[in-house]
Amino acid sequence: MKDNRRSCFKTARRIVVKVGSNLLTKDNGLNVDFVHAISRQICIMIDRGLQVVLVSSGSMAAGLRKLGLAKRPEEIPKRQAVSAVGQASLIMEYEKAFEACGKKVAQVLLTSDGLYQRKRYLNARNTVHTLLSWHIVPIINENDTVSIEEIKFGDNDTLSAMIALLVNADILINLTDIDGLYNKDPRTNIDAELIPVVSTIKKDIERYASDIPGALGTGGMMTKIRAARKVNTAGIPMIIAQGTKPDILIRLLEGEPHGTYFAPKSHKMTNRKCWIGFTTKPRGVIRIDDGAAKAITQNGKSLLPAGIVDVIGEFGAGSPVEFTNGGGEVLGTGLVNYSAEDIRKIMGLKTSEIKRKLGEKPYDEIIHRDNLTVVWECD
Ligand SMILES: Nc1ncnc2c1ncn2[C@@H]1O[C@H](COP(=O)(O)OP(=O)(O)O)[C@@H](O)[C@H]1O
Ligand SMILES: N[C@@H](CCC(=O)OP(=O)(O)O)C(=O)O
Repeated sequence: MKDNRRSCFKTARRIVVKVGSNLLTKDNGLNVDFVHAISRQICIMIDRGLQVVLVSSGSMAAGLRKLGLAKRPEEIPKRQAVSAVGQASLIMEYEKAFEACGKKVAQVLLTSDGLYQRKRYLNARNTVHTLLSWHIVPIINENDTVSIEEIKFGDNDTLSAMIALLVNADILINLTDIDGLYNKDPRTNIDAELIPVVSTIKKDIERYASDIPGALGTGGMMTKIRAARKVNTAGIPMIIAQGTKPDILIRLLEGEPHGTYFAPKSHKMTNRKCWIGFTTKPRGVIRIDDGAAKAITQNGKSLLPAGIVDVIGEFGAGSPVEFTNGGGEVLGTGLVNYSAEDIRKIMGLKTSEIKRKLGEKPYDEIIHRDNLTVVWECD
């Protein structure tokens, strides 16, 4: 088991901390004590020379309290209105808490379409880097007030993974109301055991997790594992730990083995490859045969027409597209050189036959290896 978290923390410079709704909620309102406790710990981290980006849920919890509502409204506009009210209270509380240790904060609200396009992605990255260089703590949440289905991250575990990739973090710490990943859902299995280290996220690990969240969370353990898989593939470690443990961030920083540590792949991916693999919104699916799957996932090859067996959806050249194996498992994402219509005409053919079929051959590859990110290796 590769538990090298001690050395990770020793060399870390930039850390993303995510705190979930269950931690930020008390008596159906905002847990002000927790906001202050976590802010104080982040201040200590900054004073020790680290850059910290905070991804904080809790706008809904704070909004409910402010409006005197007992539970989340059913209707989407009302929920969005509650979040709008709550986000203001949440950030005000953080501002007070960080002010107490002499730090400034900035509110960054994102929707996923703000990161899909490369230009907007780079713009978001520059803003966060500027805040960090000014020693200001960026506090990031999904912009729930304007988020409709198509532009939603959906949960802040996913958002925190994208932020860790965006800022090229050294570690992602996901603080929640449980002390890590168990081998079964601990709510329904009293014999569930904590897993201290996950070296590689395989199918069995996903099976441990339930996608049913706690009372106020979104996505449960499942979205946390998917977030870990994204960042680990890109070379970033992730820890899931219980946020209510006193001074948990500082103890982690000092190398104490709390929670579950998800070990990263040994190589760091380039920022562009991370963006292709984990942030773009795929416009379609290309199904490939076993030979192509192996060539791409194990030998770092490009995707050629010969290995393609099916194309699903309509997309233009340059679009992000997922590629799957015969069983439909997503192996990765890449930017295609040809439209769906053209790929259908040339799939299964040799590269030398492209010109005869299409009348031109601008590229040999359907997806060049430089424009392709493998997220799941074939066995
Ligand atoms: N295998 C598992 N190990 C640990 N927790 C699990 C597992 N499966 C489901 N859970 C549940 O996931 C919950 C955390 O997810 P969630 O409610 O979304 O938290 P947050 O609001 O912090 O994002 C825990 O309270 C726990 O009950
Ligand atoms: N953006 C929402 C949080 C959504 C979410 O993912 O919550 P959680 O699973 O608790 O991290 C809010 O601020 O209430």
